[in-house]
Amino acid sequence: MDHFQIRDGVMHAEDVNLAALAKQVGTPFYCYSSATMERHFTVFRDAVAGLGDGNPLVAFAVKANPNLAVLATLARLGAGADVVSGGELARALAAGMPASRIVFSGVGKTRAELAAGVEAGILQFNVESEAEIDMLAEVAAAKGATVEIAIRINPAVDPKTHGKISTGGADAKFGIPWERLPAAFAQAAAHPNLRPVGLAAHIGSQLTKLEPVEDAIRKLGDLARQLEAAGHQIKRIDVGGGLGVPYRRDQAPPPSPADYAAMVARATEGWPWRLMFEPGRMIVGNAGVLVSEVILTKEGASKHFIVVDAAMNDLLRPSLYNAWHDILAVHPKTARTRATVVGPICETGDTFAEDREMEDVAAGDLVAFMTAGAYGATMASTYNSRPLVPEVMVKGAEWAIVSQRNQPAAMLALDAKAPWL
Ligand SMILES: Cc1ncc(COP(=O)(O)O)c(C=O)c1O
Ligand SMILES: N[C@@H](CCCC[NH3+])C(=O)O
Repeated sequence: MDHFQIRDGVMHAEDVNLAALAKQVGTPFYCYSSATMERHFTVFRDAVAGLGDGNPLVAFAVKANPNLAVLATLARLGAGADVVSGGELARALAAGMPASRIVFSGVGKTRAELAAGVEAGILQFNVESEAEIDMLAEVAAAKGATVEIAIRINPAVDPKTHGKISTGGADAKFGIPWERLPAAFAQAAAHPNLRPVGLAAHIGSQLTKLEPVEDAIRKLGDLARQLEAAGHQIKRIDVGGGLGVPYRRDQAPPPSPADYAAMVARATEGWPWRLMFEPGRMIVGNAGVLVSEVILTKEGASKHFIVVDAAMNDLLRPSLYNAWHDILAVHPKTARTRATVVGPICETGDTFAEDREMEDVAAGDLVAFMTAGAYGATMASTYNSRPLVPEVMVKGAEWAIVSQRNQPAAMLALDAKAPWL
C-alpha cells in the first residue's frame, strides 16, 4: 500500500481541509478517509479473487477499527467481519454485515457470546480449544441449532513480528496445537449440534515476511487433506490476517497485497476449498490519521520537547509496543528539528517519538500521527479522565463526525454513585 499523504493540509484522496476540520471538531480527532479504505479493501479483494474455490470471503478484522461508519463502508463493498467479542458481533450486525459473512474468533468466548453468535446465525465459529468445542455444542443444543465451525490451529511457526502481537508461536495461547487437530475434529464431529467444516490459523499482526504465513497455509492444506482422508468434509480454510503496512516513509514497505496474493496462490494451488481472509490493519491503517495540536514546546536538560494535545490514551501503540508513527505537520514546514514528542499524561511512557528528526513545529501548529486508522481509536482509554476523542469520516468534500465521545458530560454519565453515597 502507498504511504498515505497529506498535501497542504488536505488528506490524500479527499478534499477536506484538516485545519478547517480541526476548527470545527476540536483537537485531537481521528480522521478516516473513506476513499482510501475502499481502495485498500478493493485492492485486497481483487488480488485474492480467484483463489481457492474461486469465491473467497474477505472478513475485515473488526478489532482494527470497529467504528460503525467504517464497518458500514466495508460492508457495502461485500466485506465480511471477523469478530472476537459480543460487542464486535453487535457492531458488525448493526453496520449491516450479513450474518452469513461473519466469523467469530477468540480464545475465550463466553457462553453468552457464543449464544449471541448462534442466535445471529453467523457463518462460522473459529473454535480455539477442546473445552470450547464442548461449550459451543451445549450452547447450540440448548437453542436447537446446528452450527458450522472451523478449528483454529496453532501452527507453531515464528511469525517474526513484535512479541506482543505474535500469535502463531507454539507457546501462544491461540488455537489448538496442530498435532491435536485430528482428535479435536473427531470430538467436534461427535456432537450432533456442531458441524466441523473448516480449519483456521492466524499467526500474528504487522507481518513483514511472507514465508511464515506460507508455512502455516501449507500446514493447513496438509491437515485438511488428512482430515478428508479420515472421512471429514472440509468446506473452508481461514488463513487469517496480519499483512503489515508501511509505518515509515524512510523504510522499505512490507510485501504488497499482490505479493501476498501470489504467495497464497502458490501455497493453495489446486485447493477445492473456500478461502477466508481476515485482514484488519492493511485495510484501515493508512486510511486514518490522528490530528493533534501542539500545546507548547519546552526545553529539558538536553531535550527539545514538543507537547501535543493527543496522548497515550488516544494512541497507545507507541507506549505499548514502541511503535513508530510518522508525525507530520499538517501544513508542511521546511525547517527541521530534533525533538521528543510527548502528550500531557503524567507518565514518561506518554511519548510518541524519542529524539526524532522532524519538521520544526511550534505551539498552535497541527500535526498528524500517520497510519493511525488501525488499532488507534479502538485501543483508546479515558486515562487521566481524558474524554475519548471524536472520529471523523471524510468522503470527497463531505465529512461527518462518526463518533463523538469527547463530551465531558458523557464521561460523567458513565459513572453512577453507589446507593449509599
Ligand atoms: C484472529 C485474528 N484475525 C485477524 C486479525 C487481524 O490482523 P491484522 O490487523 O494484522 O490484519 C487478528 C489480529 O491480529 C486476529 O487476532
Ligand atoms: N493492537 C495491535 C495489533 C493486535 C492484533 C490483534 N490480533 C497493534 O496495534 O499493532
